[in-house]
Order: sequence, then C-alpha cells, then structure tokens
Amino acid sequence: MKNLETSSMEEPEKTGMIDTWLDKHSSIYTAATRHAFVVSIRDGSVDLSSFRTWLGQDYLFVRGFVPFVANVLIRAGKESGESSDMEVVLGGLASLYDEIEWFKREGSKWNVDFSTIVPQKANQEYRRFLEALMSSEVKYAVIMTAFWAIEAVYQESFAHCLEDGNKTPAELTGACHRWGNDGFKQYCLSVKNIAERCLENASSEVLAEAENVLVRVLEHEVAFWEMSRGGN
Ligand SMILES: Cc1ncc(CNC=O)c(N)n1
Repeated sequence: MKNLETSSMEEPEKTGMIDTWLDKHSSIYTAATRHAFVVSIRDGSVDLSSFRTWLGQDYLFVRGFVPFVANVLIRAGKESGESSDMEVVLGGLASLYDEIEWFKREGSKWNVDFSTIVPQKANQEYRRFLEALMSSEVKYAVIMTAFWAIEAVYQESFAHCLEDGNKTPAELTGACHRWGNDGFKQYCLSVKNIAERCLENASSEVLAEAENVLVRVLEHEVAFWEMSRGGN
C-alpha cells in the first residue's frame, strides 16, 4: 500500500520511463542493488579486505565523479529550462565535499592509504564511461538519467543494509548511512523526477540512448562491486 502520509518535503512518486525500463531490465537492476558484496555487509559476513578495497577504489571513483556532477550542474543551468534543477544538482555536488572528507577519515580508520591506490580495471572503465557522457553531444535527458542511476544504485544498496533484520557490523553502518539515509533517498527522487520530466519530451532516439545508458550504468555498478569483492 502506498504511504499517504507524504510530508511536504517529499516529492510524489510517478510511474514513468525509468520505472518502465527498470521493470524491463529488472535482472541487471537487482544484480546492481542486491550484489553479493552488499548482501555480505547486510548479513555481517563481509570480508574486511573487500571492504578496504571498495573504500580505496570508491574514493578514486568519487574524485572522478565530482567533475561529472559539475558537468551536470553546468547543463542544469544552461539546458534545463527549469531553474530548480540547478539547486538539486548543486546540493548533490556540495555533499560530495563532505563525502570526500568522510572517505579520508574512513581511510585512516581502516589503514587504507589513498595516495598509493591504483584504479583497477572496472574503476577505469567506469570513469572512462563518465567522461564520454560529459561530451556536449550527449543530451541533457541522457546525462540526467545516468546521474540518477549512479546515485540510486548506492541509495538502494546501502538502504538495504539498514533495513529490518540486518546484521550490518557497527563499524560499517557509517558507510550505509551515508547513502542509505532518507535525505539521500529524497535527493535521488528529485533527480529521478528531473530525468523523467526531460524524458517526457524526448525523441525516440534520445529515449533509446537514455535506456542504453541506464543499462550500462547498472553494468558498471555490478562490475564495481565485483572488483571490490575480488579484493586487492
Ligand atoms: C561506484 C559508485 N557509484 C555510485 C556512487 C554514489 N555516488 C556518489 O558517491 C559511488 N560513490 N560509487
């Protein structure tokens, strides 16, 4: 049943293109949001060397994600036609500053020296994909769909580690709260609504490209979890 007690801060959920695509590609979506690595955090069986690998690699990823979000921000100012888009993206960009600081604290807590970490193949490939999306040829609706998917995978994954019945180790709940909290969920919903609005007016060509980019984000996320689970 739908929760009718939606506060004024929350945005209503609509069924649009993205949900249609998630239904169509539900197996890769589930693979990205319920990956064995994430499930192992939730059930407490996580191998700490995998967690350390994830931490170091994700720190590098996030440093590459900052210019990507900055690119989305510039486009939100120029191409969106809706002034509130900029605030949503700016909020996301601002929280990446705190996130980088959090990674640094977490790095010292787990003895992960970021200065010596080399990006693994899945990380390099994901970052190369983000760089390609920053091309001015890529339509606003497409980059916004990608942006939503990147954020939503982490939101869904880490929220799962905090749901009822979890055995998430106390020292890992910080990571889970970072992406699994309600504010981040609402922010993802705002980004989703922007993407949906753009997709409503998109040509069939742009729709096909957005669907493809969505699936490719999910594939990169799965490969990123796989890399983390593999250790080193
Ligand atoms: C590989 C990956 N995907 C998504 C996120 C979440 N966005 C920003 O933190 C992330 N940190 N890492």
